[in-house]
Amino acid sequence: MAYEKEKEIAIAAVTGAALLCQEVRRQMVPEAMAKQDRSPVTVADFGAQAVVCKTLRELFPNDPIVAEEDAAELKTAAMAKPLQQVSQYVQAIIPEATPETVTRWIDYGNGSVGPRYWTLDPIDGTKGFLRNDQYAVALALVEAGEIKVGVLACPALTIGDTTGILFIAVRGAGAVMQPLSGGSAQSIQVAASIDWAHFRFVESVESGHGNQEQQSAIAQAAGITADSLRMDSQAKYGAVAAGEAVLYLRLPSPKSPDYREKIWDHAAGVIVVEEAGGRVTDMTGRPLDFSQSAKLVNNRGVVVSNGEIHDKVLAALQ
Ligand SMILES: Nc1ncnc2c1ncn2[C@@H]1O[C@H](COP(=O)(O)O)[C@@H](O)[C@H]1OP(=O)(O)O
Ligand SMILES: [Mg+2]
Ligand SMILES: [Mg+2]
Ligand SMILES: [Mg+2]
Repeated sequence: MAYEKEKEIAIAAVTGAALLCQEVRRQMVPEAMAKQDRSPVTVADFGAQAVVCKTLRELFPNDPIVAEEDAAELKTAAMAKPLQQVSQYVQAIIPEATPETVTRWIDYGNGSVGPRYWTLDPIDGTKGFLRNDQYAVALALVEAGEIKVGVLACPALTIGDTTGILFIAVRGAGAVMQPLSGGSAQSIQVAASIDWAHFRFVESVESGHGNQEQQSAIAQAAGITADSLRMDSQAKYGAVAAGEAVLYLRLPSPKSPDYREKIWDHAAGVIVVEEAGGRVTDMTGRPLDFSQSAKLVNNRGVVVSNGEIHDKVLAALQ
């Protein structure tokens, strides 16, 4: 099958990173360090990025990686203690890790969007991670602007009897989920609109990451009467792909109308939903454009659906 090696390496890398995140949550109350944009980052974000970037670089030395974090601040004297912690957590996954190698591995993620690149969010939903809610490790491979492979770990997500889900998709080959702790893969499909129990929508917990008022108005216009499920991170894409909800709305927040979505916040989730039979566009109906830069400069808002209700949602947005 095409992209077999990429898929296997991505699964190994993301699983290692997710284990690291779970260990951090088990062993300490992760503290938020503030980045320059005032958004939070933790030792787990840095550690997860080191694990994934090190694994990818070894197997695909020529592929750029466009990842959320970078190690510049972590290298400063004031950060010696958190760096030591990052290094210890990475060591549990990759024994040769030291503070020096770990910062180098993190900075492998400073690559640029090009004809073929990986994009990584080592922890998507850091605020959810800190609140003990949902978060995800999200990795995707993009070629010529088209997402080819996506692997999305959701360690806190429960579907059926399983908590800790790994979503995997390869372009043209469908999407599966499997227990993060190991076990067999199961093919996934979005829910049909007649599936009333799942005819509901998902949105962010953080009100500043969307427009909750408009989101509920649009969902209602599409015939959804149930309350939204609020969850952090790309776990929302997983919920739509696995048929737990039929719609995910992320409309520009009135508080940050000029915010542009980042590629790592969407790429893995998009291919998982598309390969599960769903549809993803921006709020004007355009496909998300992953060919430009780390930001989705050509898109505003994101609409993720089971496909069936997509045009109705777009019409309500016009
Ligand atoms: N104004 C905003 N609008 C939409 N998304 C945002 C905004 N500010 C931050 N984000 C991003 O939302 C993501 C989390 O989404 P969710 O609320 O669905 O879990 C984070 O990756 C975060 O990026 P960042 O990590 O740069 O803060
Ligand atoms: Mg994110
Ligand atoms: Mg992140
Ligand atoms: Mg962040």
